[in-house]
Amino acid sequence: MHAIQDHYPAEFAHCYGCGSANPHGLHLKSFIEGERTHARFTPAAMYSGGYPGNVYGGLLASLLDCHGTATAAAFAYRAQGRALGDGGAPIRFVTGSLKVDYKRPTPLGIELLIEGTLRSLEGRKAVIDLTLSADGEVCVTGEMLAVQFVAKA
Ligand SMILES: CCCCCCCCCCCC(=O)SCCNC(=O)CCNC(=O)[C@H](O)C(C)(C)COP(=O)(O)OP(=O)(O)OC[C@H]1O[C@@H](n2cnc3c(N)ncnc32)[C@H](O)[C@@H]1OP(=O)(O)O
Repeated sequence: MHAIQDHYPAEFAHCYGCGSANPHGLHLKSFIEGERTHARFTPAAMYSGGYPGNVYGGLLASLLDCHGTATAAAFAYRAQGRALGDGGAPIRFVTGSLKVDYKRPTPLGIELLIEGTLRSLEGRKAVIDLTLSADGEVCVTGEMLAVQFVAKA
């Protein structure tokens, strides 16, 4: 199964968080299933936060960042009745704003589940609700305004 990011054009595949062409990146892969999107990521020990055994908050924000824009793109394709990677003009979103709430420490060394749902899609703006869970417990929530990218002439 192809991830949403697998359909990004090659020239935009350099994102640190999810670009397949960035050898130093996180290579996050997001999938759409029904009314939600999901991605999984297991942070290595190098992503330690300020106290032992927990994940660095900046990494967690990065995971929400990339998963949120992928979620926005996937739902925008759906709203237009299009399939991801259909060969037409790509629909891509960038982050306009991202609010992150850290609800509890996120443990290192286990697989994290990042999920997204579409709250609204109006014009170029998509509002995405995000959660990041470890072992079934929500550790982080996020709210993103993603803005559809339009190439300037
Ligand atoms: C091909 C790429 C592939 C991209 C491939 C995807 C790679 C994965 C991306 C990973 C996620 C990232 O890290 S993305 C990187 C981090 N983000 C960025 O660098 C984005 C930097 N900002 C920008 O480029 C710009 O500000 C934009 C594109 C967000 C918006 O600029 P614009 O295109 O001139 O549009 P603008 O008229 O200003 O805004 C459109 C509408 O959104 C609203 N809006 C804009 N920003 C905000 C905001 N922060 N908070 C509230 N509302 C906002 C405006 O009020 C307006 O509403 P209304 O008047 O219409 O109601």
